[in-house]
Amino acid sequence: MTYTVGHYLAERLTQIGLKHHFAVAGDYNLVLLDQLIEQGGTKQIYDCNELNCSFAAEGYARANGAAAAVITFSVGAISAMNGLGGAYAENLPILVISGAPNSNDHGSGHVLHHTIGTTEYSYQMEMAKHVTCAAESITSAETAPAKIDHVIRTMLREKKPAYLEIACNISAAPCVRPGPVSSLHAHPRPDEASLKAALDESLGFLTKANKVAILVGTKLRAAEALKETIELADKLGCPVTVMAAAKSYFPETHPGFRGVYWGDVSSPGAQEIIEGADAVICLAPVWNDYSSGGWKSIVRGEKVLEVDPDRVTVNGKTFDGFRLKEFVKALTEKAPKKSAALTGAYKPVMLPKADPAKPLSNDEMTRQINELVDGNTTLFAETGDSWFNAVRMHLPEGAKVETEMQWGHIGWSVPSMFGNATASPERKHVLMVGDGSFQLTAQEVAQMVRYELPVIIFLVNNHGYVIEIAIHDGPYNYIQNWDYAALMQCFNQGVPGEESGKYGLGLHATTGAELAEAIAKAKKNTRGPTLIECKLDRTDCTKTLVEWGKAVAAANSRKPQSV
Ligand SMILES: C/C(NCc1cnc(C)nc1N)=C(/S)[C@H](O)COP(=O)(O)OP(=O)(O)O
Repeated sequence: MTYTVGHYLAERLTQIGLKHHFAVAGDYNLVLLDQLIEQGGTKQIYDCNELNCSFAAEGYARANGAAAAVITFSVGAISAMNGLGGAYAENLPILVISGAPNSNDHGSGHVLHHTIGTTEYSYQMEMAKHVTCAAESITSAETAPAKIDHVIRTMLREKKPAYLEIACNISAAPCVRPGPVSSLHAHPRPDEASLKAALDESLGFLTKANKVAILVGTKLRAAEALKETIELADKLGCPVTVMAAAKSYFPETHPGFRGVYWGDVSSPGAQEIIEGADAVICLAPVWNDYSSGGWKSIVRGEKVLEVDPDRVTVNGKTFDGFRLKEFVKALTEKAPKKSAALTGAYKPVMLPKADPAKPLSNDEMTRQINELVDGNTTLFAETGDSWFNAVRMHLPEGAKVETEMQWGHIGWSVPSMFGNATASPERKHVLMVGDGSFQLTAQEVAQMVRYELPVIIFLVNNHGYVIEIAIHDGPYNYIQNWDYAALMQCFNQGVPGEESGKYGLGLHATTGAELAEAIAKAKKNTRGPTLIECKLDRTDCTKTLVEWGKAVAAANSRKPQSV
């Protein structure tokens, strides 16, 4: 068998730990898809469309560390751009690979199908460059290895997405074989002088402080320092809170854990700890309009030691040339005990059990879902009140929560969980998604039926865009109602003559008792997804959503600055 450009790419993807890649066929990528199958290192998983394909890769990367999606030129790739944007916003290294025009067509004056009808095809690469850390176009086998290695090495180092387009007549062209994967993982050595200076300044800052606290931020997982943060918290003995987008990045069973800090909508006690501290170690925070509650709560300034993925800022000075993980490890070695702010015990909010015969409430639904979450569960929370329901849950050791609080593309969670469950079949997957979000990517549930993924989907049917209603209401926030549970019947058709792809289960829950019964059935459905349609009153949402929504609406409606 001739070793080809496609085999080289497939071998590199296998070497960096992928066991699957996602794809939607198109005539520009069919030969490439053959090469990936032929090399056999990663299983080819199909999606209903390229938006879902790119989000499935994003979800796979959340579990696996990296991922790849293969789509066709222009009509496929431009849909996948949304997944690239989301992966960029959420710091996830996915590689989107687009089939591309025949290398002979460039400069030929040919008008090609699937393009915008011009004779120039570089617009796609130009678009991709804005939402990736590296982007390359392969039109010859000779340059393919260097370009493939460049995009993979960069995405792994930056924890950002990358883009590759391969001319359809080059995928099967003969190619040299790759060397060891270690060259793709190399990180620059830390600058010792800068690291020491940052450490000395930070130790001086902490030694003078009395009430010290840690705030775990959005990018800490991408900085690969979750374990190191636990060690720092153990050494300092101080309280630890997490930002909403970092929920589950720090174990909630740890003696220092004190809830979620989200300004005025923080967990009980968390706001007092952070805003009452005289030294806050902020680890990889992202302060945007949502995380700051409409710019009202940003933890920054002279009482803050801010540790970003590649920079430390403290006492009015800033230091770089090392990675967050290296700094946190060095700080832990010399950090003093600072437990003055750790008072009392953490009291998670316990929701009372509702009367099972009463109409289902948001609180009762959240309580029952929280009970379902164990140490082997990955809980996906879609944009909407699902965020606030996930944030108020209390997690057992090992539970993970996945959100997309920076990009916030509604519907992301369905394909992303599909990808995550594909990457981590040993874990249990639970999704909370609103009816509005679900309508954007619902068809990907059919792929969960096809691949027999035993995930549980809580479809929150509250008849509209409730988070938008809280921010700014209007006729545009109301949607067509579906019988969401009935979709499973539609998706269960399977493949004629084949046994697989028929085990989706759709259930309705209008009371606490019906929800409990549905969850019991979902636990027994091991050969396919279970979608439980939870009927809630439109006004039944978390108080935190309403309060936060008002703050965000106020931020959105700021008057233009008068010049
Ligand atoms: C319409 C929109 N955001 C605007 C929006 C529109 N289009 C895309 C792709 N992404 C977005 N975030 C949002 S958050 C809806 O409230 C989601 O509704 P739903 O899923 O039903 O959840 P809630 O009822 O809990 O709000």
